[in-house]
Amino acid sequence: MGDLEARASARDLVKVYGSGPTAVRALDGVDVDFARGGLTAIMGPSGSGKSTLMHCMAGLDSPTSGTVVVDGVDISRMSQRRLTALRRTHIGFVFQSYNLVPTLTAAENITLPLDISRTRVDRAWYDEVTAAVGLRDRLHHRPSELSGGQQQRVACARALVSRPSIVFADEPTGNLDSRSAGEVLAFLRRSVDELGQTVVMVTHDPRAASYAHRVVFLADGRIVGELRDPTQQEILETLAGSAGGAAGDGPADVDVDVAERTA
Ligand SMILES: Nc1ncnc2c1ncn2[C@@H]1O[C@H](COP(=O)(O)OP(=O)(O)OP(=O)(O)O)[C@@H](O)[C@H]1O
Repeated sequence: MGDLEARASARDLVKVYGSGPTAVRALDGVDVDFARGGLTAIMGPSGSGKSTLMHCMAGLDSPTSGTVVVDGVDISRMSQRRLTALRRTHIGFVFQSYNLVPTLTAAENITLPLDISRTRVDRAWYDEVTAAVGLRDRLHHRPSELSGGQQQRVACARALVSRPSIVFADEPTGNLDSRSAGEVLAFLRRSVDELGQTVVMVTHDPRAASYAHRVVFLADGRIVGELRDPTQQEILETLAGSAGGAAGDGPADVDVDVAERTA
């Protein structure tokens, strides 16, 4: 897959936090392409650099060296002002904690980014997104009147309403029970398969990652593996392999680890 197909790419991406003896090399030379029309999951142990990679690729954090290209534009050395404008129009975000405005209805939350940037709402697209996310009968409810899963689906619709080039989701199902998580993940997958969007999500949960077309594994700030159209079992086995190393930890150890993190 060449660069032309990629919505977002990183080349030799390095991010160092701090300096001197306490410096942390959170990203240590990452090369990755996120293809148009794909749902990609990023997995790896705690501290492996998943959030840092996502933040650098979304223009929320600046790399120490290397380049990030989003939709054909090199954002690695862009000014804050241009970055803010680019994020508004080209990048969607979904956070673990929904981040909805409590005093606004679901509908108002969904169109808020467009209202702030005084961009006209494309009604046909809005209808398509809200139908696909299964929220049509909840659009006039406030967040407190919605379940966690419904609130996260509102947040997903908000991320998609501007038809961004790419959506980044940081542990989008981290706060949800498995049924609600399934609904959010099914929607993210549908937004790719049926609405042609491009989504990258960080997750600790092999079940969540199994919804992806592709899973990229990070360890110590480097990409150490990837799977295409993986089953949950294949993901568990790969995590066990990269976590075990010479010590040879088995899948059972990873299971416990995952259960602790997702509890
Ligand atoms: N703002 C920061 N200042 C200093 N060090 C940081 C900062 N952000 C992250 N780090 C360090 O960079 C490394 C990678 O962190 P990052 O949050 O990207 O990992 P992660 O894989 O997302 O972890 P988790 O799964 O626990 O969220 C860690 O060692 C972390 O302590």
